[in-house]
Amino acid sequence: MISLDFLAVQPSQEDFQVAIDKLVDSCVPAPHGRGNQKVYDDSYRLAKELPQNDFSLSLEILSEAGENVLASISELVAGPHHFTYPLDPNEDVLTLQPRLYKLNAYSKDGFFKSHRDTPKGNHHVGTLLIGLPVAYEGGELRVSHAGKEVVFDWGSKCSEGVVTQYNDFKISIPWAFLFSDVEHEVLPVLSGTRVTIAYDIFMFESNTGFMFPKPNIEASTYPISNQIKSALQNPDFLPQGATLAIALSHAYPMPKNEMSTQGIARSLKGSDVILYRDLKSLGLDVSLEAVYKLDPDSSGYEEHYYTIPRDGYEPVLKDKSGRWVVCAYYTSETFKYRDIDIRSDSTSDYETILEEGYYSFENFLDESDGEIDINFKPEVMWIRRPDNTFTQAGSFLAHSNEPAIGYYYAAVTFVVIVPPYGQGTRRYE
Ligand SMILES: O=C(O)CCC(=O)C(=O)O
Ligand SMILES: [Fe+2]
Repeated sequence: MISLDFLAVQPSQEDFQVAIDKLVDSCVPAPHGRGNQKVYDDSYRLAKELPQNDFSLSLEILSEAGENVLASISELVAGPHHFTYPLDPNEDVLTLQPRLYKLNAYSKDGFFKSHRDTPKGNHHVGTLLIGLPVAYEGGELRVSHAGKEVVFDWGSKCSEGVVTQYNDFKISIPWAFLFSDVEHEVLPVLSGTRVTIAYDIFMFESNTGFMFPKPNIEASTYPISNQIKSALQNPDFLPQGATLAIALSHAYPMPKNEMSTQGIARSLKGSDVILYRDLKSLGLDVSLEAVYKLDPDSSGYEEHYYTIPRDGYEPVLKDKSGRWVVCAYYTSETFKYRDIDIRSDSTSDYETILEEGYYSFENFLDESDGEIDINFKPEVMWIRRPDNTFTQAGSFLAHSNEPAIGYYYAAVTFVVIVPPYGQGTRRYE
């Protein structure tokens, strides 16, 4: 058992380096997950690690970081239940719990190629990485999600004086929190040693752990909700009302044989929380539904549902591209479903999905001489499709940080009922 107590006694920079070297000597080669296998492949990950049982570290490093790391994370992950303030004393309180996971050490040339961390259950929200305040070159943490990329260069930040500050007791410990579906990689270390401590962050309904403060993210900074708000006020927008589907922007881990989205409502991440709160505040009826990708290559009806638990659930909406089904949580003995076609709605930028029996859209157009029958009512309008979250679901199985353990990512969509203009929340007088 290695102790990291040297972190708390403000050693000189030389002593600090000696302690780090000793630490790295105690580490073992680090594996990663490929499918459900644990593999050692130094073309994918060249690093060493200490499993959490082999070292000791108090939680204090989290507050040593100069700011309350958990408080910052909680602002990102706070679920919709937090939005009633003051909290209902009868309601369970949501809390964050960090669990020490492991220590990662990368010597010169060490790296970890792009991957996502394996979800560890419904309550797992992500990984907290804390860097030891030691200078090194290279070894940047590159994080990408939804087409955006952030690079954390902790090694040079430390070279610029964090370590010196450390000796003046002004320690600043770099950290990053990654939602569990976020892709990340560690670029090769050019010199020195990069050491990180990883915590798994869980969210529970309980009164222990770290309680959420009120999130301070401004709803109006989130563009999609502004668009919906002005659209609702426009009498030309869906005058007869419609059902909108807006895919969440993050993927969420779900147990393989369960499809309840209830847990997800309580663990919405970042911008998804804002959108949920906003849709609710517009007085709209919002539910969360799981979306599954169909395998376009499988022939045979049932085989399409390769990710869908077969028993007790029925997909109720499917789009014509054959790529997605939206599943509602309800059971039925008979397995009945509707094919739904897509066309581009020329009067708006949104794609409209039309119900159209068992015809493909092409067949339908042929038979109707290219005219769209106005009796076909829009069934679901996709405001945002779940492409991005599915891409993530796909590669998660191939490369992750641990073998898969019975959880996978599914895309989830908000299903929003928009009433006809002049009714319900769209009555303005
Ligand atoms: O050391 C790091 O910064 C990243 C480690 C990591 O991604 C992992 O252990 O899954
Ligand atoms: Fe990772």
